Amino acid sequence: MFPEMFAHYGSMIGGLMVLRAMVQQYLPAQLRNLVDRYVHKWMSLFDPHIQISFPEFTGQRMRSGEAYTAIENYLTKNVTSVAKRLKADSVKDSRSLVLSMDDYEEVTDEYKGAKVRWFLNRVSSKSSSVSMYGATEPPRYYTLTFHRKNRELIMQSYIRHVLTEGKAIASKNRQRKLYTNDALYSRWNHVVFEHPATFETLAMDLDKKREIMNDLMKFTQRKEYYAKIGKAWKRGYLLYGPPGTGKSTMISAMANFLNYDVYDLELTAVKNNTELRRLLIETSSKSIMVIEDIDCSLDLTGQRKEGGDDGKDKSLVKKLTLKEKKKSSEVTLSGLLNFIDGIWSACGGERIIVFTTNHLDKLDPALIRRGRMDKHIEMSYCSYEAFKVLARNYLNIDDHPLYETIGLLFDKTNMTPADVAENLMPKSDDEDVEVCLRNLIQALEAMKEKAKKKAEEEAQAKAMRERQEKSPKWWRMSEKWAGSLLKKRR
Ligand SMILES: Nc1ncnc2c1ncn2[C@@H]1O[C@H](COP(=O)(O)OP(=O)(O)OP(=O)(O)O)[C@@H](O)[C@H]1O
Ligand SMILES: [Mg+2]
Repeated sequence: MFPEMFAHYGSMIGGLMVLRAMVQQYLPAQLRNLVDRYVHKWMSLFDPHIQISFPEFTGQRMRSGEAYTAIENYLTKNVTSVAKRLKADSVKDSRSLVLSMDDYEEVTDEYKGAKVRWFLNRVSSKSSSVSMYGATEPPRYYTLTFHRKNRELIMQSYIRHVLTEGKAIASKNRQRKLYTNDALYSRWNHVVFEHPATFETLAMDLDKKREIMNDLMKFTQRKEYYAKIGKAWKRGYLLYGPPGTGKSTMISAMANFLNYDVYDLELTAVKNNTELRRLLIETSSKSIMVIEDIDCSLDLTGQRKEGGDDGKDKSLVKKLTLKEKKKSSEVTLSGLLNFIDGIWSACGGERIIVFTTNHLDKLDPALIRRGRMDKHIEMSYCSYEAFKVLARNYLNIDDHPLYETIGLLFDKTNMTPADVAENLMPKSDDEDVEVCLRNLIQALEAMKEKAKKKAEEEAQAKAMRERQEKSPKWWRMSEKWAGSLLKKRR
């Protein structure tokens, strides 16, 4: 019974809606409102259907409607195949066309036996509210129409299903972005994030890598847990280690693994805490906030101010000259800690914060305590295991007769993965796998030799110091005097 009724009413109401849209285009405003009112009255008199609108833009700042975008994705995937008029919206990854429903097009969907209709409409171009949007074209809105007997099913279950599926499609398809903050206007600029690093290509201890991947995965699945304990859904990672050990590469691998955007925050370009706060609020969820070389970004090593706010005032006592103070950014440790503690991240949902440093010992312990930086990850020199990953990346090999020699050398040297990678990279077309591996062996042996020499020199210097400490005072004095006399003569 219902489908026929639906079809009957559908054609009638659909006809009225199209008539209304057409009439709105040509009639003067007063007449348009009148016609609109009567058409609406007629429709509600005969129509057993309920209608819900989902506008393209919402709120005072006319932000893109979250529900609208999710519906668009859902319809594009699920019912666009039955639509007769499509529009090619954009080009994804510069490769494929993304097709979606065209304006004033209608499609039907079915959910647990209930039929619904989706109609894509535009706000009347002559309506005064259009100018508010600042767009050249009037904004669109979807209307969902369904029979009132399915009210509960649609409102409580179908809409949720559409939004969830639409959001999942969006997160799978979206192009990820790398944001950087602009010093002049203090806002985010972005480019498409296309860093190829993955955990597979990351050279590091296998167990450690697996542990980090599990940690990240667990974090993304713990929405309810964070809500239950009343904490912002965020996790802080501190990556530390010498230059060239893969800290920045690890961040890209994390972003690719989680499908997150990256916000690379340059703290020295932020003038004050107000700007910092604004930047942080403007970041979206499902993102990694990166603050590289934290020890160089701010003087984070200073002591806290005494007293005031029972020690909660974490302003930094910077040990800078007046001139330096003026020049430096006013962003304080207090501003940063507030953010890390969740005040600002609470408004953005699921986020990861990564700090990197070459000098763990230079950081204020308050900044890196667990809870702020939940996981400390040491990125260190290349091991034999890590070398094998790099050899696979750069030379496409899993084994070689020279591996044994290389393995022994890695036990006795501290070479960074960046240097290993540099040695493995063929410098010309005629450099084959063997040449590259021999280059690496040569570099490792030179490094081993250098380290041996340095150790010998240090041992000599130590022995001399000990000998001096053991000798009587008059002897040390005369040795010092002879040394200075020799210097003068030279
Ligand atoms: N663990 C690693 N796995 C794979 N490649 C690596 C690794 N470490 C370094 N590399 C290579 O070396 C280059 C430099 O590494 P990266 O920039 O990640 O080092 P970093 O630890 O961030 O150094 P810095 O402290 O100077 O910022 C990378 O582009 C990458 O090619
Ligand atoms: Mg780096």
